[in-house]
Amino acid sequence: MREVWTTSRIRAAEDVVLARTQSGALMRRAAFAVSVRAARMLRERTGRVTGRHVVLLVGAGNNGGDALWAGAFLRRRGVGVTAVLLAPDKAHPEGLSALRRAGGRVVLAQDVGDVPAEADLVIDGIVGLAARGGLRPDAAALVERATAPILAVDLPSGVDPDTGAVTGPAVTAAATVTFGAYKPLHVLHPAASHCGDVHLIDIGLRPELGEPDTRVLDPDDVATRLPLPRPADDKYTQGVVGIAAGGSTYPGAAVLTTSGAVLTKSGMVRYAGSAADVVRARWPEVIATGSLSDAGRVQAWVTGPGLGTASGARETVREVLAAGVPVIADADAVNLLAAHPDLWDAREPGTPLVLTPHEREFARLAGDVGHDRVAAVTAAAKRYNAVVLLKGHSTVIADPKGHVFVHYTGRAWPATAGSGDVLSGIIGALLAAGIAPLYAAACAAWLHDSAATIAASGAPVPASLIAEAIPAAIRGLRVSA
Ligand SMILES: NC(=O)C1=CN([C@@H]2O[C@H](COP(=O)(O)OP(=O)(O)OC[C@H]3O[C@@H](n4cnc5c(N)ncnc54)[C@H](OP(=O)(O)O)[C@@H]3O)[C@@H](O)[C@H]2O)[C@@H](O)CC1
Ligand SMILES: Nc1ncnc2c1ncn2[C@@H]1O[C@H](COP(=O)(O)OP(=O)(O)O)[C@@H](O)[C@H]1O
Ligand SMILES: [K+]
Repeated sequence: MREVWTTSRIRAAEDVVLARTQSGALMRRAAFAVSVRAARMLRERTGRVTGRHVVLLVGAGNNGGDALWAGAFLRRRGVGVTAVLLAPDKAHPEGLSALRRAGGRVVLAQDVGDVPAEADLVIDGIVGLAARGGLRPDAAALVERATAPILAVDLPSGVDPDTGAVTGPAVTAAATVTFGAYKPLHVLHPAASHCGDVHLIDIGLRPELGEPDTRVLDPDDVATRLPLPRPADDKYTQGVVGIAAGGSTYPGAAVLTTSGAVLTKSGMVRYAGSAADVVRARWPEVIATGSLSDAGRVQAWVTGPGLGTASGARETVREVLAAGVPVIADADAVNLLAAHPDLWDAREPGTPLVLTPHEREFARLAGDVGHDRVAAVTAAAKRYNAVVLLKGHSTVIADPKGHVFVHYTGRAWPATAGSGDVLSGIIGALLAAGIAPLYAAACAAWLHDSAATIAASGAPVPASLIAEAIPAAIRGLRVSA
């Protein structure tokens, strides 16, 4: 499991560690790691290290200090180093003298000429944890002139460390070396796509950090939670999934949602609704009925995709919420809950609920997401006493206690019509298997994305093929676990 802390928590831990370490030791450790990564990038990209030229972009604080020290270490390996100072009066004094002692060149940003364009590698030490807003114009102009790959120190300058928002010019790095802990920007869209490969360097903060603010599941975490049939199981004991989705207008949504559930786990899937014939034709193993009252017992309900918002749909959502089993409410079920607050009263107290809006559905339910997706989703989860999964290039999942998972892979294959329906079915299957709602939603996001990647294999595919790749995604997880 990858763990993520906000900048205030990281600073607090840094203060504790700084108080018991020799002055400057932490920075030199961080900077040495940057120099090692820089040398590796030079070798990989140009064939050698000695004789190559690195340009440091140096801002007003310790992030610039890291870059200056890294430059000093690179000088010792025979690399030509030029530091470009954006704030000469505030450049880290020890870092600056270390670089000068090692024979590095120092120029002011206004005198920089062609220096950035001549580099084999650029190290971005403009701003780190203290970053606010996009790059300022002088820094942005400098970054624009750099044609070589950029190695970001701690984070690509210009992005917001805690929200991952990019509201102005920002560095796009080939790689990032970060210290002590992952920060939210490393896993949140759009900042995450500015980072390149992220390398975490241990500087001894972990014992002081406490519980993480956000978590990211690894394949192993998903693999150990996925339900597989055990010797004593039969079709009922694994948790029966109920699908109350789609209808005569959108029968495809019924099929796609059912596909997600059928292909995620063994056991039984029931369908209730006016697309019963279409569902039965595609999945003969599904027990399909025309109405909820005929559906029989289930251990979790999936509702919403393709349901519409007419009065019949409202009744379906009401009945499902009252059924006393975990519910995943997607798409039109979210819209109905937003438009008819009385529907919340139908919910059997204490039964788990997972809401899976995309941004527009989220806005209808809880207001604009804004720049801080984690804060918005966490607040909605508390307000509705539900697990909320906000879809998108980074999927954010929160529970009412403030536990947060983020799923980010940098791939966008799931962005196709109907793929959210498949996701709902996967979540329903995991809920019915008894997996805790937060984990059911987070594991489902992972599995869905993995299935999309396998199905796509480099070319766009529709949602039905994403569903068909679910078994391959599960097999892949089990092999890697
Ligand atoms: N503490 C430790 O032990 C360790 C710390 N470490 C390192 O320290 C880093 C944090 O350093 P930090 O706190 O000195 O601030 P930092 O991020 O360098 O900002 C400097 C100044 O930039 C400015 N600025 C703000 N926004 C801007 C923008 N958009 N565009 C341009 N400029 C902008 C603003 O100054 P202003 O101009 O507003 O006065 C701000 O004060 C951390 O990320 C890690 O790399 C490591 O060595 C490990 C050990
Ligand atoms: N740019 C993107 N990158 C990665 N995943 C995306 C992107 N856009 C959407 N997705 C994912 O695709 C799915 C789309 O769901 P949704 O918007 O409900 O579509 P639909 O209603 O057509 O099924 C979600 O799982 C979402 O997280
Ligand atoms: K930086």
